[in-house]
Amino acid sequence: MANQPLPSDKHIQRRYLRQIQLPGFGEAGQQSLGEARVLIVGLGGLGCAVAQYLTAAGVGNITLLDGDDIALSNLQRQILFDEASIGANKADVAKQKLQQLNSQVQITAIDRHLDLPLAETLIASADLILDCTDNFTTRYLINDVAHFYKKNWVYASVLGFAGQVASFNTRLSCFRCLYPNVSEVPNCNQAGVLGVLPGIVGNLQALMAIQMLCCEQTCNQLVRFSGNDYSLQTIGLAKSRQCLICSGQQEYFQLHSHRCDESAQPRAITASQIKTFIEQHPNAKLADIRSPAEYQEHNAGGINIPLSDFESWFAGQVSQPLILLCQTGKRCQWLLGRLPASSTARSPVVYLEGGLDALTHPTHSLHLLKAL
Ligand SMILES: Nc1ncnc2c1ncn2[C@@H]1O[C@H](COP(=O)(O)OP(=O)(O)OP(=O)(O)O)[C@@H](O)[C@H]1O
Repeated sequence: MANQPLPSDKHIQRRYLRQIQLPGFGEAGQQSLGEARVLIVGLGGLGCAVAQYLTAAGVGNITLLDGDDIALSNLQRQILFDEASIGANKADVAKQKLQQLNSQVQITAIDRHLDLPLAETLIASADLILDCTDNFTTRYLINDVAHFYKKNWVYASVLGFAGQVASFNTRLSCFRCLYPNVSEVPNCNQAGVLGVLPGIVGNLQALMAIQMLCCEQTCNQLVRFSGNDYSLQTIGLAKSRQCLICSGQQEYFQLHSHRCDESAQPRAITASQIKTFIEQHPNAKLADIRSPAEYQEHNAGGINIPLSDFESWFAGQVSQPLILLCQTGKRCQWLLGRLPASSTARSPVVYLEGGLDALTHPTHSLHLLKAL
């Protein structure tokens, strides 16, 4: 869409007039939508409804993520697709359709399923995340990474004749406070669904998203809809003291480290061992694996290779001693457990135990690291 002329203020006014004229929404609301970056995970029944309304409403930047192809049995509810699109990727086709609806929205389609490295990159750069998937593994992943990056997100699900939607400001409560430990429940594939249900629930999800982008006080509510008696029930959500994530007992990279190689022994050095390590390995480099925003705010020098980029960066490096650094040491410990033992055999790769937090007092260590 790079060659699209920018719309004039008058065009924006005309296009979105019916919502701009709403008391409490106005031009400020429209501007908030136009500046927003939204990530939609899953382009099934819910995602198709959500994506259409957010595109029509003028959300400025939308990323669509789904690694699945369109099947005949999807057409009954996934209303962005038609018979000609069977076999094509859902995110790609959705992008084409949505772009016809609103050419001014920047839409990116990604033909992949959300996993940990992708979540870190996409969630860190989104203002709001919409979970339109059909599984708890992805919901917990979105929740935990969104909590870490302090991002708001909206969950929705549909089963049979019932559906629910919840909005989370992860500073106040999160999905694990609501559902601490759910193994998978049946999806549409197994339990069946009336096509209109994801349409209704997806529209509620789009409504919540628009309100969260325009005014945050609508957060932390769960809305349940019954397609049997048409009732809606709204429940306020609060933080649970037992929540693994909100209580700080666990961080996202510990909870989602399925690829972790348990046999690899992470090697740590303490702040007081830095000097010796550098004397033994004078060509050692310091790699800070925190996000670019954390690095810019405060760092101990070295190079910034964010966690999500580290493995591909590391694969392209000639072997060299490395000291990994993050805020508390936990991310480094997790990352080192993932690196194959063979890749760290020739040159040591260690991490600083306690991370930057451990360097506040031994200023001499900080000075040594800055010199690397
Ligand atoms: N981790 C993930 N990342 C991106 N998309 C996902 C992820 N997990 C699930 N999805 C997508 O969420 C969508 C859920 O859609 P929906 O519940 O309507 O069912 P479906 O999987 O398309 O079809 P059916 O259940 O009939 O086989 C699917 O398109 C699926 O590919």
